[in-house]
Amino acid sequence: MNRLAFALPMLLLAACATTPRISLYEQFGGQAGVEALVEELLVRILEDERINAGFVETDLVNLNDRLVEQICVELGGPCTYTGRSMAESHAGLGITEADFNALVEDLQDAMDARGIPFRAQNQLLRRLAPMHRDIVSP
Ligand code: HEM
Repeated sequence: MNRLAFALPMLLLAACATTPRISLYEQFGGQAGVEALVEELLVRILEDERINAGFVETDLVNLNDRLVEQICVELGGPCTYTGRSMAESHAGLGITEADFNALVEDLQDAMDARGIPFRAQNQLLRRLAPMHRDIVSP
């Protein structure tokens, strides 16, 4: 009995030590993974005829860099977002509910293409969802 009382916690400890928890940021492949994901996303946005007209005047290098920072932050990665607020950067663009859903679909396709686990995909989407109110025009 005594031996069992000792062995069980040791087994549990060993199990914990050998199954490290992988952070959300790591599930996206860290910095290189986030950069590759944003590239996949921008390619899809620019090919998406539902929304690409809205990006003809956009500085795409800036958009790429700000999205990398922002997604890194939302995934809990070691980054700082240096861009404008979502309200400020989307004000007056007349973005509709359908536009927003189209971009989310492009992001889902991009995450599928990167092989991001489904649960991890949903965690990122959940973190981006509250931005909806600042992005979609009233
Ligand atoms: C969760 C959804 C979205 C996120 C996280 C997001 C994020 C961003 C970020 C980080 C920037 C750069 C801000 C800066 O330059 O300081 C930006 C700019 C921009 N976004 Fe979004 N965005 C989202 C949805 C959308 C949608 C649905 C559209 C239109 C279909 C859109 C169109 C634009 C445009 C055109 C710009 C450039 C604005 C400018 O150059 O002044 N965004 N977005």
